[in-house]
Amino acid sequence: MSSQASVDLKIHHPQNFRFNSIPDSHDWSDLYDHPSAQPIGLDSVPVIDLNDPNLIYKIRKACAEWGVFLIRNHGIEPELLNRFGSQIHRLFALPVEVKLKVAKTEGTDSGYGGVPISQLFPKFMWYEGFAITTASSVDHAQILWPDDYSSFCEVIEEYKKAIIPLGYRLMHLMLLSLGLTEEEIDNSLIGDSTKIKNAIHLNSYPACPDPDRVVGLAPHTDTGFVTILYHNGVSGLQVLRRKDDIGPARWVTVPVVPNTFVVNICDLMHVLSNGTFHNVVHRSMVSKTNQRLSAAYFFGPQVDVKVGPLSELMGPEQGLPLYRPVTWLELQKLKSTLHDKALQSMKIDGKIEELRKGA
Ligand SMILES: C=C1C[C@]23C[C@H]1CC[C@H]2[C@@]12CCC[C@@](C)(C(=O)O1)[C@H]2[C@@H]3C(=O)O
Ligand SMILES: O=C(O)CCC(=O)C(=O)O
Ligand SMILES: [Fe+2]
Repeated sequence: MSSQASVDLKIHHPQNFRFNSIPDSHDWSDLYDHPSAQPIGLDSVPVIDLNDPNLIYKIRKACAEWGVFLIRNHGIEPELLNRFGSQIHRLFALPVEVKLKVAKTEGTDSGYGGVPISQLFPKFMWYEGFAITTASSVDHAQILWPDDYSSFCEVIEEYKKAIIPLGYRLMHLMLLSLGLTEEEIDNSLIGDSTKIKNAIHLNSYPACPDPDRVVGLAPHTDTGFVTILYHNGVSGLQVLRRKDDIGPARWVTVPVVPNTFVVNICDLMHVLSNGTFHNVVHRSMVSKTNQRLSAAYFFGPQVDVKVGPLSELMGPEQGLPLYRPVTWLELQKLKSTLHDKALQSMKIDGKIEELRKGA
């Protein structure tokens, strides 16, 4: 995040989103086609029970066809999620001047502010966020609540302890579903948990007097392997469904199902699977009456590891790698300039590759 973050914020949150009408700075109606999403129907985001006897098959199908699914029976206690939700609420309910004390600044990737992709769009999103990376959230909590910061820190730690193993478990299931053996998975780049960079983003989308003219979080794909998303039960997340037999490309609302998480397939998982798994384009819409709160856990590779298509998936019958390898950080940088063309720029030209092999 650049210094723009802290500058942006001052314009971004003049009154903690208590506007009676939409200021021009936040009005997307002229440049953004706001096609309404399909009602939830037959064509609905899959819900997967982690105790399902056909789990691997269902995971593979959901990752390939949708790139998004809900998980139930994930093992995380509703009681912890309630406490987590209350702390997220408590954080965003603070006065804006207090939150700005922990604003993201140049060179830091944690704290209060917008998201990196906001720099790619000419309007402000109806959004505020708080990024948690390392121990820094303790420092931030001490500034936000000098007299009672530990309740926030404790819940965040508990949440991390629960969500990190869930990230590993999902990753393991996905690799199994791609046909890797246990041994191949053990030797894969997800092995060393100490080197994984953990990022949790807390998100708030305040209620808005005219939700059709604003955007909570503009359409994007996430860059890591998988994102696990908690939310407070207010609808708003939509995914872009590709054109298929049922119809043309369309936005589909992700249903709110109690005690589930939303799982997104991200860019590097698409690369790792050599294009088999779909990195889903998603966006967040805003409600007229309710504040939407969410928390994204971004599970990605070790920071210094180049990720390319799995060698186990290559072969005379399976085909050639579609992408050249990149690190997570390299891909984030590519996206900050090329946006949705970033993956395209990593494509290996099939002919060049064949020439190389023949040489
Ligand atoms: C660990 C991550 C993942 C990041 C970058 C960094 C911290 C913030 C995350 C997000 C959150 C919002 C969408 C996104 C596209 C964005 O702009 O910031 C995400 C991005 C990514 O998936 O690359
Ligand atoms: O709030 C949501 O539901 C989506 C958040 C998201 O897409 C992100 O943080 O990358
Ligand atoms: Fe996202």
